[in-house]
Amino acid sequence: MTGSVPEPVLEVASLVKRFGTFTAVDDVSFTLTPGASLGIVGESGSGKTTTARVLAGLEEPTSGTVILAGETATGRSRRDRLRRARLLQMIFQDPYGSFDPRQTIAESIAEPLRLHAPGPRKRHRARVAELLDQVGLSRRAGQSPPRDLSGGQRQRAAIARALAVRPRVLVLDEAVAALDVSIQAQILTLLEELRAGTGIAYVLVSHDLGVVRHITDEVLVMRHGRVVERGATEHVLRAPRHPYTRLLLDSIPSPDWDLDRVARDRRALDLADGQATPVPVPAPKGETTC
Ligand SMILES: Nc1ncnc2c1ncn2[C@@H]1O[C@H](COP(=O)(O)OP(=O)(O)OP(=O)(O)O)[C@@H](O)[C@H]1O
Repeated sequence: MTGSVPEPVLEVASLVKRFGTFTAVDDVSFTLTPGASLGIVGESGSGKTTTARVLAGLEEPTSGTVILAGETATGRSRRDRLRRARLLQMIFQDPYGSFDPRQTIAESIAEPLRLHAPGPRKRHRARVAELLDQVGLSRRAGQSPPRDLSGGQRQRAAIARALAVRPRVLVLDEAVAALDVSIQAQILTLLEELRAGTGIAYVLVSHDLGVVRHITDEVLVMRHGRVVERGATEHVLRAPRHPYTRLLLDSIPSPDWDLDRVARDRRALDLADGQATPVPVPAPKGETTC
């Protein structure tokens, strides 16, 4: 390895996840270097979330490897899970359920510190104050229960809690999908600042190509569990090579939106991989089909 090429922080090779006989993730591979940002896009059911959940250890892979900071990261022991959580954190679309309603936001943010970095309360309090500041939350917000925060504030709090133990990778699963567009922009800007300031790497799962364009350098396009296209985000979104990527782009509402064409292209794609039955050609008038 040459000195100029950074060691990958995350290496995923030939990842497969099956649920019974159904293959949700089919031979997915990628690497992530420190400070990189990788988008995973695709329609609902394409396997994005399952991939993310395997990375975070919430699902066990059927086969394949996940190497995090040089070590295999699919073990189930307590030690393995703690190590993984220290290195990789995940943020979900609506973090509300992951906060204990009886705790203040500051107490929730301090929780991973107690688990991963035992030390005096004073040091934890100082770190929590630093984190609140880093994500743009006031001390007052820190003293509130989660129900008193807006969606955007809660997502900031979830980011603060995820950053508490200084992980190397943040997996964001539709993390801004539930927010208003203006709040989305604020959170995306915050994520960009944090990445620049800390060198953390992102895996960003999203069905929103605008979000992916804004915040990722590279992108994987998934369909039926497989990666159908990959490359520099700007390039893939400007000059897509795979018909499915083109379809995703054509599906974004725009003033010259051609819904008929989108429907035709989807049908052609589905027919090409056996997901649809041919539309019967209507019989000319006067003829019967039986
Ligand atoms: N625990 C499970 N048991 C059975 N099937 C599952 C399970 N989790 C996911 N799947 C299936 O795997 C496929 C991929 O799901 P996944 O959630 O990864 O897709 P996605 O691209 O993230 O879609 P969405 O954006 O809707 O979450 C879907 O067909 C889903 O029904």
